[in-house]
Amino acid sequence: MIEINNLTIKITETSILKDVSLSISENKIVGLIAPNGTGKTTFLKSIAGLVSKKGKVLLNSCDLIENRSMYLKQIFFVESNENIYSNLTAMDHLEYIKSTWESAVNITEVLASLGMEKYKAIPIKKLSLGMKQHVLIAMYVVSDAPVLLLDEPMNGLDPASLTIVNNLLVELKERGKIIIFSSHNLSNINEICDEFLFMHNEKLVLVKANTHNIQEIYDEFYIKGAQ
Ligand SMILES: Nc1ncnc2c1ncn2[C@@H]1O[C@H](COP(=O)(O)OP(=O)(O)OP(=O)(O)O)[C@@H](O)[C@H]1O
Repeated sequence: MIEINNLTIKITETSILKDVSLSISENKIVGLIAPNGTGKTTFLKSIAGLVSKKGKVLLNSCDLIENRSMYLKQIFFVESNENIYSNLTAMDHLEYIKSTWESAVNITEVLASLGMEKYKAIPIKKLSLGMKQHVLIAMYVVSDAPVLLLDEPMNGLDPASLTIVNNLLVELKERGKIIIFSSHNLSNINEICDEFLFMHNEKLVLVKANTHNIQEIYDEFYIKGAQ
């Protein structure tokens, strides 16, 4: 369970969230939606303890300040594939994560599920954008962390890879994870998410999928609302 209590985030003069409280339970894929520059990345970074905030975020009742190592072990977040080590290989990254997160996930199976066997031993700097994105997603799967925060994970994926990654996320959800991912692809969010999390007017609005039309809410908040 993620419990967010009175969360306020401000970067220099930019107010991202003001006094937001909500909770997200296990077995959920949540799509984080907002126009460019609203603060999706900043919000994900704040849960990961990478930007300063007011208020509390609890992961399975664990607080970052009170028990930092336990909190961080419950979460996996890498902002983008630009944040992985260019001289190391996919295998290096996956072995490091398996050991740090004390995960029982089988790396060979993850490599196979994402079709990465051929380039698992090549330095990241020699990989294409889509291949690097596969490495990043494999890192999330191998971490086996209960809370997975992904910032635009589908960027650079071809349609076949998108289907594979969608299926992987659904499989992870069925193993009890909470997955929050930001995306501008509303149809993909609509396809795999259980809940939509809109950032609007410095608040987070959580909407259950299948009860509302995602495009209508988007238009209401960001198109009509901006006129
Ligand atoms: N390090 C920083 N210093 C100052 N301002 C920042 C910093 N990082 C982000 N911001 C500002 O915070 C706001 C939110 O940025 P953020 O990257 O979180 O938005 P986003 O919703 O993820 O955008 P996008 O969809 O374009 O990726 C923007 O106004 C941005 O300029």
